[in-house]
Amino acid sequence: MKSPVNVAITGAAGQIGYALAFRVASGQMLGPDQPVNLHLLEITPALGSLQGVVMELNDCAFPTLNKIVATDDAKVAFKDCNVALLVGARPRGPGMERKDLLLANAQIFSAQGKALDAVADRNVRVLVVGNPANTNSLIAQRNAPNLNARNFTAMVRLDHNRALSQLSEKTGVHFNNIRKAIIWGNHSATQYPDLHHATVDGKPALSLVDQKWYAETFIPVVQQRGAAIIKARGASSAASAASAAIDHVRDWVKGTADGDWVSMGVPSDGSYGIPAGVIYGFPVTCKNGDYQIVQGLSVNDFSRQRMEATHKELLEERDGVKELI
Ligand SMILES: NC(=O)c1ccc[n+]([C@@H]2O[C@H](COP(=O)([O-])OP(=O)(O)OC[C@H]3O[C@@H](n4cnc5c(N)ncnc54)[C@H](O)[C@@H]3O)[C@@H](O)[C@H]2O)c1
Ligand SMILES: O=C(O)C[C@H](O)C(=O)O
Repeated sequence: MKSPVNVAITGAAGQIGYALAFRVASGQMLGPDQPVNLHLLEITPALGSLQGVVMELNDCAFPTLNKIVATDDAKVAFKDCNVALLVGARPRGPGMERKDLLLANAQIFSAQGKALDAVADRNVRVLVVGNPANTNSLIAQRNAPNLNARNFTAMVRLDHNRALSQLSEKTGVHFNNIRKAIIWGNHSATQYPDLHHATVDGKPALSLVDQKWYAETFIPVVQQRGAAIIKARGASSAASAASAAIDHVRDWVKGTADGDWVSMGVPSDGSYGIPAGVIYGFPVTCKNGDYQIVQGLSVNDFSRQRMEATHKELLEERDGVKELI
């Protein structure tokens, strides 16, 4: 039997947390042969509700769930954690942009970066889901100077999956046969969903759809999907966000499929002219528990303009939280 992996989930009694905890506990993230200890963090007033989540988790009798720690103390939740899923933060409501959450949520990520730095496993893999995810990830990273900076990532996988879903609907081809979509940049309305390298049943995606649909329907629909869900549900996406978080960490730890890549928000190494350090959505492949940014892709003027626009927004967000990083 493998020894358990410690997985911390913040905001565990919230919408996403409630979907995520059960999927992690049941082995859908790290595999059916990998026991997990769940470390669940909530704010003090939500501890009662968190206790209900713990009761339900126990009642599932998952073979892969070894132990649960439920706490309102970040240093207890992050103690020796190997994977940290930073979900706990305020979601936006109708009419807000994700960056409107910046000041409301930034303090959470500076405090949690410090707590991770103090007590987490030195190779902890961090996924920030709480919005604005890229900038919150940067804040956590900058507050954790003793951890591996590469391991601070942000979630653009939901956008990636949304791109697959839109292209599948348009072409009538199942997502399983669509490869190499890319989400560049910020998890926001400036993200750039790029189909120039994508294939559908082995054919170039852009040879199957017209440019007008790509530029005027596909791109804005993917960029605005979060707002469309808030409008339809009256609450921000939760099960699909939890599912994307599972996909992100599973692929990072267990590897991406041959001949494909996924999109992850990761610290730039200067690839594609994006200055080093910015946490930016890139196409990546994963192997042996590590990720690599896919190199050598051609970038035309259409793409370059959009990649720069989303980078510019990230710089503006960073300027807004200067004192925390
Ligand atoms: N990156 C993405 O693709 C993506 C997708 C969907 C939602 N989100 C974001 O995820 C975040 C959570 O969304 P939700 O719908 O689960 O919200 P929610 O309000 O249902 O749950 C958030 C939970 O976090 C808890 N919380 C607040 N501050 C905390 C702290 N300091 N420590 C621990 N827990 C804390 C709250 O008590 C609450 O239970 C939001 O910021 C939302 O915008 C991101
Ligand atoms: O859009 C939001 O505010 C929630 C989330 O980031 C999403 O993309 O669904």
